[in-house]
Amino acid sequence: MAFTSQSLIFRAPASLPSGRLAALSAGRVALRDRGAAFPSVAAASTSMASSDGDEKKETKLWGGRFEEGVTDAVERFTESISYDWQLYKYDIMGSKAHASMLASQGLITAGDRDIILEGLDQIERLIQEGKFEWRKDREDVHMNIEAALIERVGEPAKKLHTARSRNDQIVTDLRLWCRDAIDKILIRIKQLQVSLVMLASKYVDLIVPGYTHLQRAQPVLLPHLLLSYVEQLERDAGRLVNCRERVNFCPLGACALAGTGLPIDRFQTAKDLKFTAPMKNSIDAVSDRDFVLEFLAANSIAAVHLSRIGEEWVLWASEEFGFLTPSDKVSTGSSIMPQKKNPDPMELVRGKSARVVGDLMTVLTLCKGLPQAYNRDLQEDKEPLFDSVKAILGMLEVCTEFAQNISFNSKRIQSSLPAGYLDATTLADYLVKKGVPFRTSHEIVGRSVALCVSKNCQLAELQLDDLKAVHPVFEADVYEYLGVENAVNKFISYGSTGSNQVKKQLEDWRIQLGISS
Ligand SMILES: N/C(=N\CCC[C@H](N)C(=O)O)N[C@@H](CC(=O)O)C(=O)O
Repeated sequence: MAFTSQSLIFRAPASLPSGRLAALSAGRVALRDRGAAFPSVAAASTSMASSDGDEKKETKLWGGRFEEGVTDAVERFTESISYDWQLYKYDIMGSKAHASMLASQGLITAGDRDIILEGLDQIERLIQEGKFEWRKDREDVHMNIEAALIERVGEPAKKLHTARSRNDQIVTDLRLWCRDAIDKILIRIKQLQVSLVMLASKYVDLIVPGYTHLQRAQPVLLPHLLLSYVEQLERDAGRLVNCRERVNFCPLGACALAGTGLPIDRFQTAKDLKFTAPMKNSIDAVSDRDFVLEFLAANSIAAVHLSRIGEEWVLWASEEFGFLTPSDKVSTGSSIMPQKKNPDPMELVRGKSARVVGDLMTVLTLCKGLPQAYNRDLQEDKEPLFDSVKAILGMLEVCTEFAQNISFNSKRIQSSLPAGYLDATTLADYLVKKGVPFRTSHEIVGRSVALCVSKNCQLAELQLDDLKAVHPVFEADVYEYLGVENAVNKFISYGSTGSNQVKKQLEDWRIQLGISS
């Protein structure tokens, strides 16, 4: 965010034909900053030129009872425009729905409504073109837009805040913002799922060591491992979909906290803004940020999942594992060690998960001591929310690109498979099939492994006589269970790493995600 100390963009017109559409085309916009990337925010001490040329502080929209203006420090400390300008689209959307409802209810005229709607459209265009100057002395996105509207169209704009407070306005903006943010995240989750399924499809038969405690445990098919990420992402998406359902209720019309004595139609605004329904309790509507918490919690769980993928892939890309190679497109180098190729994107996925979890902690802590109803503390919900969404979108995007730009080193993986007695549990199952109780078979296989350790060989390399010396139950068919290929082929349970199971699940995911064969 670039902050500039600039004089006013909107100058008070000498004679504003208030309430006239003609005022809309007056073009009273002086351009000082055309920076496209970041909107400029005028300094808190911005003053307004009066018609006779004297400089005096602009009266706040809430300034009627005040004799003095706030100090510069208070102005700087309390403003939120430096970040909540990002809500402008939703603020304008809400204002348009509100103005239309006020007109349908006869609280403003159709003419006033049209002037307000046209003025809001113009302001939105100015913002999109980077020509709108955000002013810190106007505190937040709501006051900036309302004050600018009053300057542009005069009296009709002064009616817009009828039966509305910033308390219901901010939370309406926020719910609309969250709804869109969730939709964007859902798209990115699906893109990552598709990339993982495509990656899995390239390695249908590749066996990799499965780990528990980061020690070699049992052999698994690589697609089985990759599909485990896909499943986790599906639940992440499900949590967001559920959260979206609860986000999608409309607080507008709750006003400050108590509703209004004016005959508004909250069902109309809710419908107009594509909410499921208006929120039932006006105090609840402006007080709670549980929808933000739920969203941040869902993001945090997704971020932890992504972090774990990041950790696994960073490990696997190491010389010690050597199981995967990221392409140059997703790797970075060292300023001092010429040989280095670092998997930085995935390290940063792991790293950024910390801020996503931190964002949740911030808002949880923010909310825990608040009495009903609105408290200004709640202004502090926005930065963590924006931060969390930005981080998770970036993490998903980079994981997707990583998945599209890595290759698994089949030869290296295969040559490593004999280590770690990955087939030991399959051998125990063999004995169970021979009628040996599992605890006993565990003991027998344990002794067989000990024999291998003493002979420095694999289970499959033991002679039948050696095995029979451990326990006479072993027969020649034992070799159908030994070795990682045999071991993997023996898995048959639903959801297991058995080839048939994995192939079926891979196919199911391809269909579910719309990936053509
Ligand atoms: N100051 C205030 N709400 C500001 C809400 C917007 C704020 N920038 C935020 O992000 O929470 N509440 C007033 C009502 C109002 O300004 O509409 C009150 O309850 O006294």
